[in-house]
Amino acid sequence: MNEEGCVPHNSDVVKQKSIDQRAPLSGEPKCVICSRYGEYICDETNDDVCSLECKQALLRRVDSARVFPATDECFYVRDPGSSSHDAQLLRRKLDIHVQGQGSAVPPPVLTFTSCGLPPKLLLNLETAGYDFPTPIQMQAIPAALTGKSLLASADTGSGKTASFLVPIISRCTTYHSEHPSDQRRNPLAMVLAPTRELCVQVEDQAKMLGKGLPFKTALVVGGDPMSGQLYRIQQGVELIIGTPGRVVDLLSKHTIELDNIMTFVLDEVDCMLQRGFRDQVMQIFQALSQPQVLLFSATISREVEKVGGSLAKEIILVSIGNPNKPDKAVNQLAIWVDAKQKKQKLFDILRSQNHFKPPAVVYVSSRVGADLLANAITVVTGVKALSIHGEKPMKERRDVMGSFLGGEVPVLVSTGVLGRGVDLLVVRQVIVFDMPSTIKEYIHVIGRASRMGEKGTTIVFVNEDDRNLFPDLVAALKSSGAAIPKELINLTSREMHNKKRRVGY
Ligand SMILES: Nc1ncnc2c1ncn2[C@@H]1O[C@H](COP(=O)(O)OP(=O)(O)OP(=O)(O)O)[C@@H](O)[C@H]1O
Repeated sequence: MNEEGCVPHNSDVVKQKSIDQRAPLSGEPKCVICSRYGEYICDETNDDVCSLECKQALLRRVDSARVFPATDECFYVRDPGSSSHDAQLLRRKLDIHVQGQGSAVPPPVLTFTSCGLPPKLLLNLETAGYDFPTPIQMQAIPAALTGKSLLASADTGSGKTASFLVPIISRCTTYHSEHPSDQRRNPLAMVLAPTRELCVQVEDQAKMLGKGLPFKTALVVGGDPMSGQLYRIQQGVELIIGTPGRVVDLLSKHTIELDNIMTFVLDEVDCMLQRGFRDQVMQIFQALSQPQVLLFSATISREVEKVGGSLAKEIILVSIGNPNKPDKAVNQLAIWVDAKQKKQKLFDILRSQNHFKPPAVVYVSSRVGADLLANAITVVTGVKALSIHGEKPMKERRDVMGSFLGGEVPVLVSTGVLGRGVDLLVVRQVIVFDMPSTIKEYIHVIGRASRMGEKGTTIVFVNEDDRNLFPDLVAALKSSGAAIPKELINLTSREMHNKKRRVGY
């Protein structure tokens, strides 16, 4: 095998371009991309290719099919229906893994129409441009429609939100058609998420998908007056979307009928079960009457599996690809920058036509730091920058997001408030100015640079202050094929060596 991963069938030098390759003779293998002589095997797929050019084309095709099945694929891959063998094949092809409840997990679906969804919901999906389900949607939607509880993980930006909203909207519609005389319209589902921005986004998507159906939503987040939120719930809503703190506050001050809640969702579940949120989440959960539990994140640990499992009697685990790894579509460039040089380095990047790819989000670790850095960027480089963090009032946070997403401001400096879940479709570049405290947060943060498998770029500043993360960071960079700064390699191996000595190897 050569460095590029092609295995020559003979000792010839690997052809670079398809055009350099000859036509196949009768009976000879053909390149699966261009049909010239398929001289080499692409070891990642076992398919014949003629050149490095076609190998790259094949890998791109395989990659995009992982995120989103190509239209033509659906003509020859049958919907598995009830055949468990076909379901296994499709799962293997799309890297879908399921665990728990054995054969009781329904097979994945290739189209939204195979899910038995209300026609209006199908129309809304079509209007939203959701022509085919993504792999997580293929498996999670049919599984959640059965009423079973799920713990699901898939890459950042791979469509997890619709994976829980579609079953919720469908089940709420069914509930209303089965209980036509129930006029009370008590909430039937609740979604909790860690930040206001994420709740706003989930609500927007819920409204879009539930349009024209008996499906209303209430947003229960801090920063907006509680009276309006309460009034809306009292008027009758199907879905409450909120941050745990404000929901607890609301429930402790007012009586809200929660007995009808059938589905309880924790988006970004690993964050929601961490200290800080966990007690509030549990308090809310205990006020419900054993609902279906849907838990979603791009990063899930054993601990989360354990705690999540304790919320439901039986839980199905669904994962796509390798959980807890950075999204492959995100190109990571790690640069070693001493703490004192970070600002200057950032200014250099923002001034460089080659390196600055606006709109860009710069992630920092402190609120004051976010304000100061945004100001410094504007003054020193002339590039307009704004900041966003948890201490700003909701109205200002909305305005800042509006200016950034509307293209008026090319740089947004953010703390973790935009680190998870938020779908920043316009963003082309993420700059990690301060490393987050865990590698999981890092995976979420860099995930903002890519949605639905679109290529995105991240620049990551690393230095000795991030020592705790070195081994995990090296693994994350390696798994994505990114270059590792030599300082990071040297210090990581020294660190590992010292650790071994400390434990007496
Ligand atoms: N089936 C689909 N077809 C086309 N676009 C889709 C589909 N499902 C979701 N999307 C779009 O893909 C983008 C990413 O989806 P979403 O925000 O749900 O990702 P996510 O997996 O929740 O990401 P994160 O882990 O970062 O929260 C959104 O813009 C969404 O509208």
